[in-house]
Amino acid sequence: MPNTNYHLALSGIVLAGGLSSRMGRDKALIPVEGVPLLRRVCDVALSCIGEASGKVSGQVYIVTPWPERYVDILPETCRFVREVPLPEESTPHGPLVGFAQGLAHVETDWVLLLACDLPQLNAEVVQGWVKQLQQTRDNGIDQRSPYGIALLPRNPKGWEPLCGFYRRQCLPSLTEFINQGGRSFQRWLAQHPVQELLVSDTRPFFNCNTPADLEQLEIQN
Ligand SMILES: Nc1nc2c(ncn2[C@@H]2O[C@H](COP(=O)(O)OP(=O)(O)OP(=O)(O)O)[C@@H](O)[C@H]2O)c(=O)[nH]1
Ligand SMILES: [Mg+2]
Repeated sequence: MPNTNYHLALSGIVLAGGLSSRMGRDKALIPVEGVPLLRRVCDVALSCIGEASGKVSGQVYIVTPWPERYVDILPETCRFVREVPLPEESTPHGPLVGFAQGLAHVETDWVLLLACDLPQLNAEVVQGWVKQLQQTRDNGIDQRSPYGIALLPRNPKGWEPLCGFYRRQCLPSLTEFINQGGRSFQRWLAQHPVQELLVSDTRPFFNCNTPADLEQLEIQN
């Protein structure tokens, strides 16, 4: 019988180090229904991870070169990872490097990676994904494919890299890819087996990149 009762060790990483150049102002701070986007995403992560979630233990990390911008809008339970430039480069260096710098702090086997610009993400949906991760592991699929590096939703163009689960074990491969100059999630993921996270609704992946996206959101709400 699969054991569905044992503890899941899961951390969260929220990326908030982009330039928001298409939006023209820091997306992380834009209020949606009165709450800054970054805070909304962190609250979703915290609802699945740590004390509030019961059986799932771990930390939620915010990866950004500028923690001081966000310290006042986030709960104290979140931990900041201050991103540093790679040698001979400056920040922002893109989400793949931000993820690698965050992952270096993670102590759990699995991590939930989220972008900060996901206004439609909600706790119920992500808690369902965490259950799927738990079932994958409890059914032994986890052990049978020990080199599967991630459990991610698919979209018509590839994987949804900023909205799913990764194994901490993927850090050496990620570091090597980055050291060779790689900066694309899709290219890195294409080199490894990835399991599909099954989703019934694609709305949670709607990411708010432009003022027009924001307007569309306001019309919907
Ligand atoms: N920590 C970190 N996060 C990043 C970096 N680049 C992008 N991100 C985050 O990755 C997510 C998706 O990025 P985009 O939607 O392209 O956001 P962006 O780079 O701020 O926006 P544009 O400048 O318009 O491309 C967002 O949560 C960004 O904050 C980076 O260099 N470091
Ligand atoms: Mg985006």
